[in-house]
Amino acid sequence: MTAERQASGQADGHSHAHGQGHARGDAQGGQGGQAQAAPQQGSELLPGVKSVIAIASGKGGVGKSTTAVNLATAMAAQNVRVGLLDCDIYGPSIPRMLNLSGQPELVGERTLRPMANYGIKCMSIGFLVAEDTAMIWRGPMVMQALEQMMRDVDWGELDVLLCDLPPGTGDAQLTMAQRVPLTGAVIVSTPQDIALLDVTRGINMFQQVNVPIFGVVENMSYYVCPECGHRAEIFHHGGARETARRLGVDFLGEIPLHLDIRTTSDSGRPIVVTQPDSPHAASYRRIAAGLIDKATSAVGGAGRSQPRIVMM
Ligand SMILES: Nc1ncnc2c1ncn2[C@@H]1O[C@H](COP(=O)(O)OP(=O)(O)OP(=O)(O)O)[C@@H](O)[C@H]1O
Repeated sequence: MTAERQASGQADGHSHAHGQGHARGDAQGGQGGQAQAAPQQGSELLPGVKSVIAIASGKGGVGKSTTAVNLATAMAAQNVRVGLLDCDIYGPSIPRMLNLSGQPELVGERTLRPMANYGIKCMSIGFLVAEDTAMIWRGPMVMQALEQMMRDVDWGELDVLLCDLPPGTGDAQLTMAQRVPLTGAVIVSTPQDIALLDVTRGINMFQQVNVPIFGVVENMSYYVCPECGHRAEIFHHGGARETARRLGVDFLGEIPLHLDIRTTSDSGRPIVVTQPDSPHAASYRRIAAGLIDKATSAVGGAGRSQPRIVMM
């Protein structure tokens, strides 16, 4: 099925949409209980970026970074100007997943040019420290690094900046949710009960700082044998959909547990790019299109240039 939607609108290109419309909560997201300063306006930190979407998870290892990378490539393939900010200061994995290495170029005195591959602009602390370096920064340094990766990077004009947050719902994540000028958040979960409990925590965290929940993605939803195509629901398929329904948030889609998703992701060749005709790539594209819709309406689509979405 191919449904094509081209939103009308003029080519303004300078709309600073995020940061408008959400009065952030007063959550004390401080490291070690320190009070945090009020979040900066998005337009100051990311002046050319129309919308900022957090990709988050209540617990580690559920495939959040894999999902972020494949959604970003799906958006880029649909002519959306997209960036990916790796906010996982302690365990940055995005450079490897995007097959990026080396150091970003300095432009001017203190501005870094983002690295880019597959049509995605990317910044990660992983470009600035060796991959096997243990990051032992304390909270305030992490927040400073994060702000620099927004403010001191030449992101240019972007329709969407995806932010891969560190897993979990602790102080650091809460502070990030408050400091990054988010338009909305996506929670990635696997379907088993223990992960779903963390979905609730993740949703609560964003609600505390008044960030709209765009919805939940169920990753590793079911297993498909690459040899025979047999499907097995090893993690209790459908749990995330049910949890989303119970919590009154949207369910964005499901991605199976599949060997090709792991091998392509871990080798820096995202499946959306290398196997665009696979059903998995189609699932990522569908979720990406839904997110673009949500981001566009969250920032007030009227009168803005809007990305061209092709649903496959
Ligand atoms: N749908 C999937 N099918 C198969 N493997 C997957 C899938 N999603 C993720 N993986 C694999 O699972 C592992 C963990 O994925 P990933 O690093 O994206 O998780 P994460 O939630 O970002 O982890 P962290 O908590 O460390 O940030 C990786 O090896 C990745 O390739």
